[in-house]
Amino acid sequence: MSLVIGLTGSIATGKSTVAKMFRQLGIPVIDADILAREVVEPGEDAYKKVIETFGEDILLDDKTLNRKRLGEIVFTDETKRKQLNGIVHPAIRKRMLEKRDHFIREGYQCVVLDIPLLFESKLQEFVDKILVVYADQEIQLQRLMARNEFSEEEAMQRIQSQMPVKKKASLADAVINNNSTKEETYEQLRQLLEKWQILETN
Ligand SMILES: CC(C)(COP(=O)(O)OP(=O)(O)OC[C@H]1O[C@@H](n2cnc3c(N)ncnc32)[C@H](O)[C@@H]1O)[C@@H](O)C(=O)NCCC(=O)NCCS
Ligand SMILES: Nc1ncnc2c1ncn2[C@@H]1O[C@H](COP(=O)(O)OP(=O)(O)OP(=O)(O)O)[C@@H](O)[C@H]1O
Repeated sequence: MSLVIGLTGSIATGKSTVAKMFRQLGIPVIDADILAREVVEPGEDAYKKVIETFGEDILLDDKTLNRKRLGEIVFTDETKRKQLNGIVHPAIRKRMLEKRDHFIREGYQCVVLDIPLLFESKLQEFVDKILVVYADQEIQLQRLMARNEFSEEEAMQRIQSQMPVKKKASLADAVINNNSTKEETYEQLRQLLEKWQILETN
């Protein structure tokens, strides 16, 4: 029996940071953001649909998607964001479930699905336990602005395009508080995985 953990949170609350810790423990992580990039590579069905919907202007000179431009469009216009989600989410979901089943067949005791929009896209049924990485909004905002060099307005638009992380935390099986240092976050993860009997207790 394997345990499938859905790892979620809001933008820049620390999912990738915790995902890296899972990998260091030898636990495979499937990253929805990476799959979201793969499904819009030139030649893919979703790539063609994105161009049909957003026009050739959304391409860079090398014919790949201009992600910065697309981000500016979809994070300021909810209708456009829903259109993009409608194109890419089914393709992401299909690849994610194929990868999940592959790791289960390989005999891994635990598999992690790192999905920013797990609740928004109603993917709860595809995982056994939901782990939310939480950070207070002020810390989230500062980290997002620093990481992406966004203005406060750009960062807030992205934060507000998702369910508030407090609400996600209230719906989770477990919450890791990532307000403090990465070391403290790792300690919370270690204790949780001991509780869930993924790691042996010392
Ligand atoms: C709009 C795009 C091109 C911007 O690309 P960019 O390289 O700037 O951002 P990146 O993909 O690394 O996403 C960064 C973070 O933004 C948030 N985010 C991305 N897409 C969305 C969305 N549709 N709604 C809400 N939040 C989102 C997530 O927290 C994600 O981790 C890209 O985010 C995209 O294709 N989004 C649609 C696919 C999607 O929903 N991905 C996220 C979960 S699968
Ligand atoms: N405990 C921490 N202390 C200091 N900085 C941190 C901590 N956790 C994460 N960060 C930094 O905050 C930023 C956001 O973290 P991370 O990329 O892990 O978030 P995320 O939830 O995966 O974001 P996204 O939804 O965009 O994929 C990164 O630059 C990361 O290095």
